[in-house]
Amino acid sequence: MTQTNNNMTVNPDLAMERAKCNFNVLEVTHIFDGGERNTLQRKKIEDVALNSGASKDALGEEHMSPKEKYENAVRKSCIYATMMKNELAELSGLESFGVSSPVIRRTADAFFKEVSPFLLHLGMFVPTIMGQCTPEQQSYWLPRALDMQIIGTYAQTELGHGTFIRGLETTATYDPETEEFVLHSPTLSSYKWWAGGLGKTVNYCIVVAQLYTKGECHGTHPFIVQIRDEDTHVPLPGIKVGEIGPKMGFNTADNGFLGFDHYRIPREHMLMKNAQVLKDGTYVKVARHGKLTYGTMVFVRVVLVNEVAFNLAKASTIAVRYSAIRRQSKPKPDEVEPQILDYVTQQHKLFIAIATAHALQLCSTWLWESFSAVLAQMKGGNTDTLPEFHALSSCLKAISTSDSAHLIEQCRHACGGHGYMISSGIPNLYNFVSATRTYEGDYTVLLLQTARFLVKAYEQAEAKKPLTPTVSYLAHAFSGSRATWDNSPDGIIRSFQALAAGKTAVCVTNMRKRMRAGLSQVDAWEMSTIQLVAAAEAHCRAVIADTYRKEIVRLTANSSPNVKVVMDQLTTLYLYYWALERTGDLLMFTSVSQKDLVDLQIAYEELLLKIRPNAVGLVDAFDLRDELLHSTLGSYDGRVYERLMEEALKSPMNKEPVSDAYSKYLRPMMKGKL
Ligand SMILES: CCCCC/C=C\C/C=C\C/C=C\CC/C=C/C(=O)SCCNC(=O)CCNC(=O)[C@H](O)C(C)(C)COP(=O)(O)OP(=O)(O)OC[C@H]1O[C@@H](n2cnc3c(N)ncnc32)[C@H](O)[C@@H]1OP(=O)(O)O
Ligand SMILES: Cc1cc2nc3c(=O)[nH]c(=O)nc-3n(C[C@H](O)[C@H](O)[C@H](O)COP(=O)(O)OP(=O)(O)OC[C@H]3O[C@@H](n4cnc5c(N)ncnc54)[C@H](O)[C@@H]3O)c2cc1C
Repeated sequence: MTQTNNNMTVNPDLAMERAKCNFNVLEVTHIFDGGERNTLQRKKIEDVALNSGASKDALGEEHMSPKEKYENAVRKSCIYATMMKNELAELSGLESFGVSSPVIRRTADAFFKEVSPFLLHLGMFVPTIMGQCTPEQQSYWLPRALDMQIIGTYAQTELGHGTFIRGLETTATYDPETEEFVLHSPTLSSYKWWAGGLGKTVNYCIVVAQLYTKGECHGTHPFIVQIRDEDTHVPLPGIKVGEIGPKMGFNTADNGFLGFDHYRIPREHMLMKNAQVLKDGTYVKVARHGKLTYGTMVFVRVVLVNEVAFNLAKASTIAVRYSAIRRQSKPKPDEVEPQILDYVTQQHKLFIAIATAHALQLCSTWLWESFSAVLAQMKGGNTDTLPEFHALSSCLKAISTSDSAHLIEQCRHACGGHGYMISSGIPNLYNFVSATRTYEGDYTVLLLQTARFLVKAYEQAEAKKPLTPTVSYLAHAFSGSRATWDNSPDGIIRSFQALAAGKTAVCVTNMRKRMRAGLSQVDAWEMSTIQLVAAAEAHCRAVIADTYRKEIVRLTANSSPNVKVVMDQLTTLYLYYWALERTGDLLMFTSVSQKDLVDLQIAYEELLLKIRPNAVGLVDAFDLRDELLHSTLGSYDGRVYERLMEEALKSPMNKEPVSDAYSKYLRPMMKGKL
């Protein structure tokens, strides 16, 4: 039975959940958005972009052929890009439309069940022009790129190398006679591979290549390269370009390959903010830090933390709303079947997903602010804070993407069989987010970057030298005693820091032992990498826990009492959950006892029950319009079974009463005539 609410027919279980929520949902929405003003602005943007219905497809994307899907995605990308240039530019209050605005990015998701072929244009091509060009280069390229007169991508990865950038093989050799660079792909493994939009959409790209001048190699540098005619879109002579084929997700992103046959570009097309090649071929290094050409990757790593928090919010909204309307089993024979949300194991699967979406959202804002501060310092020529920021953004990217992918899959498990339907929305979310764990720096590789920093910081702490803020806790690593366990939020955070410090100490000790036993530094490091990854993970969890807790305390200082309570419950749940996931480590590095852990488990289970009545309110507070969710299971009205049937009836397989396969194959086989 359904009931009507604000002109909408709402499933009665969902209506009941909303009636029993005891906090002001809008207040939490404001916290999640970063303030009431941001919520209002977001809603305005969503209204303009989505109310016209331009984001809708006549036929579901999932029923289209790959070619139709791609063309449809280009069609909608063009509609959305035009909206961004016109209506949305002013509303979003951005100087340059779209770039780095999470709201614009989120709203775009209503248009695409997978991704836009323009994602790399806005996500990496434009940011590279902004971050790697001289002012003169910027004034030429940026207006054309922002106005979408040219469309670009970021082609760094090759068939043979993605992680090891220094191992890239594409060459850019300077010819002073003509003042040009000659781009060349000397081997099959040097072909560019993966760049989004490269297959069919873009006419320009940033190419990362080994720079040679005066017979010397100066390492990888970025170049802006035209690959297709600006009018006909035909690939230019010397360019071999195409699409790489079907993938687990990203199937509307036309990821491509690209090879060069002695292809010439003007000298000015090298992006020269950090290094220059003069007309006579002299190489001049401008930047004070050798890794500034990796800047666009750092930017995207920062953006991704926000991106995956948003996608996890979507998955948890779908799974919690569905769990409120779904009834299953009869533990008490005289009572009706309970909502599956009443099962404690279901709460254990889902509430951590909500809490993690909050934790990552708040960390992403904090990370973005730290990034802005680092950029401001670098503008003044000071790169001192870059190593710490690289370590921080690397581990946050790794852990946020990995945790989100895992929890989105857990949300699918929580939805049983129906979660496996494409129309539930969860498979597309998983396929998108699981890729984020790999691209822009693989999980293990980035955690090992953070571990390098941790080991150095540990050695500084050992030598009683000053430490940077995110690793200041390492100063307590030398007290000689195990950290005292205490189950208050601050106590648990201190324990997480003790775990990170303890694991780093174990790594350093083992590496030193191995080196004393005759291993080289490189081999001793390699043998310790399982533990180094674990140390970096522990460090990141301590950072997330500390930031989440501090930010919630700060942001709820003036909130109503019930909002304070529910936000406190969620942060505590996050801390208990991770403490219980790491009991072995806690026993190794803190004074926690078996009894303490048994008590903590009970406290965790009681906390789940306290959060239970507010679960639907908490996901409603993410304020995700149905157009963004693309889900039969997660829509606001909870008409799950009706929507599942409506979607099934749209399947082209249901257009004819008898499939052609019957007369072609089934009948002959069944009649023994095959
Ligand atoms: C509408 C608006 C839209 C907005 C956008 C919205 C959303 C965005 C969402 C999605 C984006 C869209 C799609 C993205 C699709 C994917 C794109 C890509 O994947 S692009 C390719 C990305 N590739 C990588 O990330 C490669 C990973 N590899 C590396 O980063 C490096 O090779 C690696 C592993 C760091 C090693 O580099 P290497 O040069 O070999 O260095 P070393 O290991 O020797 O280290 C030397 C020292 O340098 C330090 N270092 C390394 N990197 C950095 C850095 N980035 N910054 C500062 N410092 C760095 C390193 O720590 C060493 O320091 P010490 O010697 O220890 O002091
Ligand atoms: C959907 C998608 C979109 C992409 N878009 C783009 C794009 O637009 N532009 C672009 O340039 N690239 C793009 N990429 C490529 C992406 O950046 C790389 O795939 C990624 O950086 C990983 O590199 P790899 O593929 O070389 O993996 P590999 O480095 O080969 O990794 C394979 C395995 O080896 C391990 N490994 C590698 N090195 C080490 C090490 N030093 N220590 C320990 N373990 C190691 C990794 O942990 C991993 O388990 C995209 C990739 C995907 C999946």
